[in-house]
Amino acid sequence: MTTKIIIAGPRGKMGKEAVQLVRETEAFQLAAVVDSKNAGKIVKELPDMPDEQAPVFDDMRTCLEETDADVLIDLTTPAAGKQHLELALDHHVRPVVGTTGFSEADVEKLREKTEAKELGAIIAPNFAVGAILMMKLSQMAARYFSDAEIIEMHHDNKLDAPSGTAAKTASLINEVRPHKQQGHPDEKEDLDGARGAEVDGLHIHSVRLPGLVAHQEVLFGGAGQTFKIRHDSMNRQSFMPGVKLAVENVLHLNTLVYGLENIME
Ligand SMILES: NC(=O)C1=CN([C@@H]2O[C@H](COP(=O)(O)OP(=O)(O)OC[C@H]3O[C@@H](n4cnc5c(N)ncnc54)[C@H](O)[C@@H]3O)[C@@H](O)[C@H]2O)C=CC1
Ligand SMILES: O=C(O)C1=N[C@H](C(=O)O)C[C@H](O)C1
Repeated sequence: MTTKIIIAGPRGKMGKEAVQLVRETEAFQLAAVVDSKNAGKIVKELPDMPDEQAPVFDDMRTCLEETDADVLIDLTTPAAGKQHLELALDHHVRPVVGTTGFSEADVEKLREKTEAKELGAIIAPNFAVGAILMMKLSQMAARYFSDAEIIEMHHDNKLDAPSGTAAKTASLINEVRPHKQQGHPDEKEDLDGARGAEVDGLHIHSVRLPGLVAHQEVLFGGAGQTFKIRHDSMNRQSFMPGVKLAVENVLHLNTLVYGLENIME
């Protein structure tokens, strides 16, 4: 069976790789793309795009109304991604969302919607297998080290901070440790933000620099020792096996899955 796919954000850094992935995968077919402009063209008329005939839309609702599709892959911006996901569910198209910047409240609202419609959806803050392992191992380590700080490092075109991966890592760690306000009880910031952002007592530091792609360290500290888990994505191809896995799995789901670790064997 062929899976018919819409890609939102096809000219972006991730979107380009996703177009390539769909073309290379025999069981996948590119049904349409949703770009922020270029409506009425076909994919091959967009700059640096392969010889692909699928139509380009600049409006998700129109695309969903006019396209026979099974899955939407969204790789856009936090604001657009939230709208696209809801519209896809309304049109019975299963979303695979790589776009980050979703709050826990957003995720819960979307979970309710998928359950009401009995339709699968996947929100994956990170598609790279190494990043999933970093998150899972961090949760395991937090059982033994209750003090942790997250340092995420990304390219300077990133819109959201902290990264979706850092937010998800913090929530996985906080699931297994008792509430802990880290640092000295009397500590005070002489410069706002010096201690980073805080999620339930755990601190996240966001670095943005040209030259970086996507990197994260999770530092644990205990009496007389520290322990560090680090993951580096050197390029966006690192995310594509996870995108493929998510598309294959979302077809068999009837609720929202938040995080690829929930569908990895
Ligand atoms: N889950 C994961 O493993 C990964 C997630 N990401 C996330 O994916 C998203 C995209 O990242 P990049 O490709 O690096 O960004 P990018 O800035 O290179 O691409 C975003 C694309 O979305 C398009 N876009 C914006 N609004 C749109 C709309 N309303 N409709 C259609 N297209 C629209 C832009 O024109 C642009 O081409 C970000 O949220 C990022 O955090 C990035 C890498 C890995
Ligand atoms: O914007 C990016 O580049 C990335 N975004 C995701 C995130 O926010 O965690 C995944 C990865 O870190 C790359």
